[in-house]
Amino acid sequence: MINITQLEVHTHEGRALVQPFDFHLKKGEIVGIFGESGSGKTISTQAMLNLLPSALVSRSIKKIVEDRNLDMLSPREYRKLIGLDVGYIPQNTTEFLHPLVKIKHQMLEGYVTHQCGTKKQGLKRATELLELVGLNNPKKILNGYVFELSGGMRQRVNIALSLMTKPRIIILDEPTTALDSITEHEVMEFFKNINQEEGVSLILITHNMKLIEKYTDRAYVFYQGEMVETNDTKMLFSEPYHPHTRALVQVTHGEEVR
Ligand SMILES: Nc1ncnc2c1ncn2[C@@H]1O[C@H](COP(=O)(O)OP(=O)(O)OP(=O)(O)O)[C@@H](O)[C@H]1O
Repeated sequence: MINITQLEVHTHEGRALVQPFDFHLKKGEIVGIFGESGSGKTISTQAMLNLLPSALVSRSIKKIVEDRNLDMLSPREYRKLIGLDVGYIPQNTTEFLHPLVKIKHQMLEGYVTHQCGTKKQGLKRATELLELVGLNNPKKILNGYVFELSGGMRQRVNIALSLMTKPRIIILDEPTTALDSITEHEVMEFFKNINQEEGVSLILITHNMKLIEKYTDRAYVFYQGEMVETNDTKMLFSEPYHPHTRALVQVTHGEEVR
């Protein structure tokens, strides 16, 4: 589904932020991207999908998403591929939703643009998804604005929004940092279900090793702008190779770090 070789990120001035690394994601897999704050998880994932902010640049030898070379697509083909097949649940739920546009228009936008169905069908799907993520007055939410929602509700709306186009890959960037009423466990179980029932692949970006251990099949460990280790999650925890990973595993398992 995703196959990337030697991806690196730097500033326009040439300051390296992420050293070259390889990444792949298979159908139905849950892959973790682990690292402490500032280690490069978010910008690496954004770079994989050409979603970096304009201040940053990436380079790679190969960037294949769903059998397409991302760098060879026209803007229209790119929007179709990324807009339709990839759902992104951002870290910052406040900035992601537009403050001045009604929630329903935001939820319908991608659905209608990518011709997933009519406006009426889109509204039906939006209503169902808002209910699915545990919001009990979907009509009111659809007709309201983001400022009327709490942090937890915004996160639920983001989750519903990311599912509107039935994506095949979902990226969860620290899905549990901005939450109040919604718990870590709830979010992860919800996506685990979607993964198992619909074969959707997940990329989980987190600084919580416990989430990595419990939910992922494979993981990548980032440390100070470098991908220092990758392995099947079981192996990563039973035989960590890099000293940083070893220390993390010990801390996660409540052992003393030597
Ligand atoms: N627009 C930008 N311009 C310059 N540097 C940036 C920019 N965005 C991020 N960086 C730098 O890139 C590095 C990696 O940032 P990134 O957001 O990927 O970290 P992260 O591992 O996701 O951390 P966190 O969990 O805190 O979000 C950091 O040193 C950060 O300061």
